[in-house]
Amino acid sequence: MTPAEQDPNQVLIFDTTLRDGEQSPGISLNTSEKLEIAQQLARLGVDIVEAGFPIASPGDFEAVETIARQVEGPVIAGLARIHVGDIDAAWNALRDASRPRIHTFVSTSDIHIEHQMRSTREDVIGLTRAGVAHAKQYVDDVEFSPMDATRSDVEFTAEVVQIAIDEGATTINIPDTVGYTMPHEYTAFLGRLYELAPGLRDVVLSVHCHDDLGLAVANSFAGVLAGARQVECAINGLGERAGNASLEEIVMLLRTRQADIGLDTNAVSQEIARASRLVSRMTGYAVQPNKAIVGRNAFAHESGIHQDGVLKNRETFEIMDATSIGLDSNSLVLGKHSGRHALRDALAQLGIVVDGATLNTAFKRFKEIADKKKQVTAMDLEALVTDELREEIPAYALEWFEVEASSRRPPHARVGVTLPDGSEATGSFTGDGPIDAVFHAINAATSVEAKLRDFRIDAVTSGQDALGETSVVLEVDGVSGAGQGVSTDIIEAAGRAYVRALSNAVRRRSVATEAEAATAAASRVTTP
Ligand SMILES: CC(=O)SCCNC(=O)CCNC(=O)[C@H](O)C(C)(C)COP(=O)(O)OP(=O)(O)OC[C@H]1O[C@@H](n2cnc3c(N)ncnc32)[C@H](O)[C@@H]1OP(=O)(O)O
Ligand SMILES: CC(C)C(=O)C(=O)O
Repeated sequence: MTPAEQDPNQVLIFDTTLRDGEQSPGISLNTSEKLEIAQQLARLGVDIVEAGFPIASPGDFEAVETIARQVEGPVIAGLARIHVGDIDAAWNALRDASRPRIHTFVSTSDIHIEHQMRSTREDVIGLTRAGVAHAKQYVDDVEFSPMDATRSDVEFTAEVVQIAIDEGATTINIPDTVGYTMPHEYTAFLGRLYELAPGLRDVVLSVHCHDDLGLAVANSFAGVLAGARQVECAINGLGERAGNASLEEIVMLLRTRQADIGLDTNAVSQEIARASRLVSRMTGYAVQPNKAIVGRNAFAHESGIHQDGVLKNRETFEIMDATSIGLDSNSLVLGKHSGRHALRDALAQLGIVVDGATLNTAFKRFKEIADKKKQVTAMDLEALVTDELREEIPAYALEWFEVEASSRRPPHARVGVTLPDGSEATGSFTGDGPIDAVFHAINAATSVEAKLRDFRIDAVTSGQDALGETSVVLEVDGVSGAGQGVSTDIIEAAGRAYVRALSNAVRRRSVATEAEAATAAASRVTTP
């Protein structure tokens, strides 16, 4: 996006769920999961998707490359330190995108320059000049971020920013990397930058705020009022440490108060709830019930006076309509007598196109669920699709399980698991609880010593026959993997999530081992 293309009353939404969001401890998404999230971000109408940090790992590179090739609509950005190698990797991953952007960064605070980079301000100036010019050889759309800007000397930051602009940066992002600033201070900092770096008026000013003091959205909003026309944010506020500004809060703040602020975004707000559920499912990060916009309680009214008011006129206690974020999709969609056409049609309404073998897989699973559950809603279908329709075939599959649970003796589980070579192995274990017994029995069957890091269980919808949705994060030899499972039986849902997480961790471990072997082989070749 060049500054000239931008409507001055539109604030661009730069989503960093797949990059900064994935830096949240324990989150590790594989390529097909990232692609699914990126496709939902495109439906949500975000302007820029930061798809990853290509130099960071072969998996990150592959994900950025896949998203660049397959996701149409938003600009696709890749992050790079201000090093030639990082910028080359970013470009190689992005080159097939219709609208690629290289986002490069270097620290400007003295604490980072001295203690992290062990460098000097002069070096940072030289790196910025060379790095932005290098990125600009590849692509017009270059974003530059002076990392830890809000703890940097404003004069020095302005000097670096002006150099980046002179070398061709079209977006300048001023990050509050450690979530330290306050709204009035950020406003003053940005105002001073406008004075000291006149080129800032010719590019898009962006803000990227972290939530360490709970001010990420307030600071981003202060940035917008000070002139920023791009906000970097993440679904459900995910991100390094306490997270980033939450996308849904920024979008709904500008939409709800549009008449007063005079600014808006291109976001299709009706896709927010679905994006939030998808990201929560795939990352295993639950959304707190009282979270603004997407928390379970955000549109719930508990007390009599409020309920009375809402019944008389919704606007007495609601400033937004639940349908404006897409919370009207829980209507009855299908039942046990529905056929393939109806299923395909219902999935298409959710933006999921399936045919052939994939439709058959989905249909088989749908019938299993519909046999146990009278009404299969759009939200159930969404959960089923996340559980079942991944492009990558899991290395392991849970074929069957038996659990003996009693209040008199510890629960015992037996499981049958299909291994990567297609054979079936069985395992058994007596655990602390039925789910613990199943997890350990799966370890025994697969001979993989996985360590459980996180386990979550939720009901997809309300009612006695609600689908149980589980999410597992585990670690195999220090490599983490996440998985989800869905069933009306929570033990089955837990077992399905566990084997998927195990498959992901084992797959990522083998990619990491191959990369290490390739690096070792390359260093043997170059060492005399
Ligand atoms: C604020 C942010 O969110 S920044 C993005 C953070 N994201 C990540 O770090 C993604 C995951 N990171 C990784 O996989 C790894 O850190 C890698 C692959 C990027 C780098 O790995 P390594 O080469 O082993 O370096 P390591 O991570 O130990 O240290 C970081 C190095 O980058 C340097 N560095 C940090 N920021 C920058 C920058 N913007 N420009 C240039 N160099 C930088 C540090 O000084 C350090 O260099 P040194 O090795 O000469 O001391
Ligand atoms: C790379 C930059 C923008 C970042 O993530 C930060 O400073 O927090």
